[in-house]
Amino acid sequence: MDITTEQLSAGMQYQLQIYFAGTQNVKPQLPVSFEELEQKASEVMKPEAFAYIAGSAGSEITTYNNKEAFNHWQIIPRMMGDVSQRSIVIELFGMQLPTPVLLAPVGVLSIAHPEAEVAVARAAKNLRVPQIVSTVSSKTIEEIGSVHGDHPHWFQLYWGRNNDFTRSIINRAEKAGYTAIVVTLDTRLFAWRERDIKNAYLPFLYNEGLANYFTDPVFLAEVGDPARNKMETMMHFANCFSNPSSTWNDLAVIRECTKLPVIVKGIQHANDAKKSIDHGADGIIVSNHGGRQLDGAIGAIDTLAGICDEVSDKTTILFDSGIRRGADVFKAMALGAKAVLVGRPYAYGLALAGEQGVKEVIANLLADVDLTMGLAGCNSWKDVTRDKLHHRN
Ligand SMILES: Cc1cc2nc3c(=O)[nH]c(=O)nc-3n(C[C@H](O)[C@H](O)[C@H](O)COP(=O)(O)O)c2cc1C
Ligand SMILES: O=C(O)C(=O)c1ccccc1
Repeated sequence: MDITTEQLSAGMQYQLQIYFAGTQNVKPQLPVSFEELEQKASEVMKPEAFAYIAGSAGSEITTYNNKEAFNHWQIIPRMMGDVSQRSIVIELFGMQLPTPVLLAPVGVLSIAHPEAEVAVARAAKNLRVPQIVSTVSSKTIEEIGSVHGDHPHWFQLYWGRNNDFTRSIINRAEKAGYTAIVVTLDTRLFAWRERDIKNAYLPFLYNEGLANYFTDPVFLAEVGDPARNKMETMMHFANCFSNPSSTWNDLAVIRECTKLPVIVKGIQHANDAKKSIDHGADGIIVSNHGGRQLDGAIGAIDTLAGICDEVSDKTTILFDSGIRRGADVFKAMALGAKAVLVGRPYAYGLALAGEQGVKEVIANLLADVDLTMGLAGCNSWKDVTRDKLHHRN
């Protein structure tokens, strides 16, 4: 049933559509709340795969802090403005996008669903939401890129010691139509993740997430047949994956390989944001990797305001880590983000119902974003300003 009666708000139309679709069994009924979605995913996934996705570093307090920190910021709604003509469109790197949401790079998605990033790409294209594809994707960047065609898709680089591999994979991403390079800085050391240690589970030891390495001419020229000597292959992977000795000056290597916008991911301090700009980055993603890297860290949203105060006039700032609902998106945008990324929610949608599951999870979030904007008394992101928030000490 398609309800388009003009008198109904978009939110009401959406709710009615979901209600009628649900009663007619038209689409899978995934839980609407993140907490129930996560619970349901835990019931259907292989335990070690679920633990990998849900888990975080150490005591997992950073992930707790990510969630809790959103409560430090409270929305102050305004009444009786005309909010019937709302728009959640944004402009990002010269591109008009219908919503402020992007799909965060999440590697090894075949542990959630056999169609992995390809199913995510179909859902993203359908929703007109950009996908950021990880270096450790389960499908090749070419296969995923071909689903997108002209629809925006960005490539996330894991940047190791092997500059020839870095140049090769960026070159492949450019050829496959990716329009920005996201360089993740917070994973130069792979974190202490207790659930995975307990399960003795690291996906790449089972060849999950190595599709791009095993199809890369530089990697293959160095390794030969990846199946020949597993230990040697893993050492080459580790060398291409990370480099804990790299410093800001090394960003020049990436800056020199591409004319695409370079966006650094994992910034938590204003001085690091400034360094990124000084070393040629076109944008930053304020993020703590969803709490998966440093245990005991500050909730990511609590670092956003200070970073925006220092550099929002000099660069484009995106945010992730803990976005679950419309109010979270509103708060990040009010603090100064130009867009947000979502990670685990769509991975659970994928695990539960493939492409359709990703679509449903993100469509729900977007409906919630639109309603939150209207209920707060705003018509567009220009109205979503710091003074709409109260900071609770
Ligand atoms: C299973 C999993 C795999 C991830 N893989 C990557 C990755 O390959 N590259 C990357 O930059 N970030 C990766 N991330 C981090 C996300 O991009 C993002 O920062 C994080 O999930 C955001 O937090 P959220 O899950 O609370 O939304 C991964 C996150 C998860 C949960
Ligand atoms: O698990 C992660 O957070 C992540 O970024 C990653 C890194 C290497 C392989 C798979 C995922």
